[in-house]
Amino acid sequence: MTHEIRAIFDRIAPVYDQLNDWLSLGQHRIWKEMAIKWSHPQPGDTFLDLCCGSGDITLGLARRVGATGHVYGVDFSANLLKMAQERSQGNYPYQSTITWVEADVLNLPFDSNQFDGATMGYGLRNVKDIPRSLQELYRVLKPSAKAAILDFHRPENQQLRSFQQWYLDNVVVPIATQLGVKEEYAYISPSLDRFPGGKEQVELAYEVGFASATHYPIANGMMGVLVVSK
Ligand SMILES: C/C(=C\Cc1cc(O)c2ccccc2c1O)CCC[C@H](C)CCC[C@H](C)CCCC(C)C
Ligand SMILES: C[S@@+](CC[C@H](N)C(=O)[O-])C[C@H]1O[C@@H](n2cnc3c(N)ncnc32)[C@H](O)[C@@H]1O
Repeated sequence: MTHEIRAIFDRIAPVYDQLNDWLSLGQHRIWKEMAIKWSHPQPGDTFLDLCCGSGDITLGLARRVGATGHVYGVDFSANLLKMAQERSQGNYPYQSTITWVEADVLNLPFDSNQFDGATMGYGLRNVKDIPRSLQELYRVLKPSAKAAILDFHRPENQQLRSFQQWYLDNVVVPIATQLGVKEEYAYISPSLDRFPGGKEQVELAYEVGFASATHYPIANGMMGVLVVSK
């Protein structure tokens, strides 16, 4: 499964940012800013952005920790990471404050208790072992540090659930098809079916040892941000 997921994101890398803007009507930037805000980055902090992709959240964190802070963007898609690196090059202060790391978030190349905070945007739903991913996140956070985990999920409201599926079937996949990535975007629907809802995400967070865990539904309940603290 790991290779399949990595291959999906390596293939969609050239159109990823554009499709996110088109398909969310630009809203994904707001949803990501919410996750950044709720992770409470402070000037001088050392932060971690897991499953960083093309770096939207990583760059937002770098703006907040400033030139005295540092952000590590971690992803196993070489193609998306290359896009992230290209976006940050030449843009002060990103060069000095961001390190891009090609790695599997299920086996982070960092010592324990390293980070003042972390984010994970649309990544948890794509890993093959959710509890393992939460365990690794817990391990590398400093005591009392927070993390904000943003992702889609199936809304509890049946009408919204139907709208979400209609939108995926009649907007997302047809537009992705025009750009030659139909199968890659068709993957979203089954990934949602197997992804836990907010209540279960909170339970999983407590099971790996987080001291607090709260799930905040956003985008009319079609997305959510799980905020945890160690
Ligand atoms: C940034 C967004 C999605 C990231 C994303 C996550 C994945 O797991 C993928 C898997 C495979 C291919 C691509 C992705 C991927 O891009 C959110 C914006 C893009 C969404 C595809 C748009 C879907 C939005 C909601 C279902 C409905 C919003 C309706 C509203 C009227 C905008
Ligand atoms: C939908 S993208 C999200 C990218 C970015 N966070 C954003 O908000 O746009 C999911 C990302 O998770 C990465 N990913 C999935 N599983 C991973 C894993 N086990 N280790 C590292 N990266 C992973 C993919 O390569 C992809 O870049």
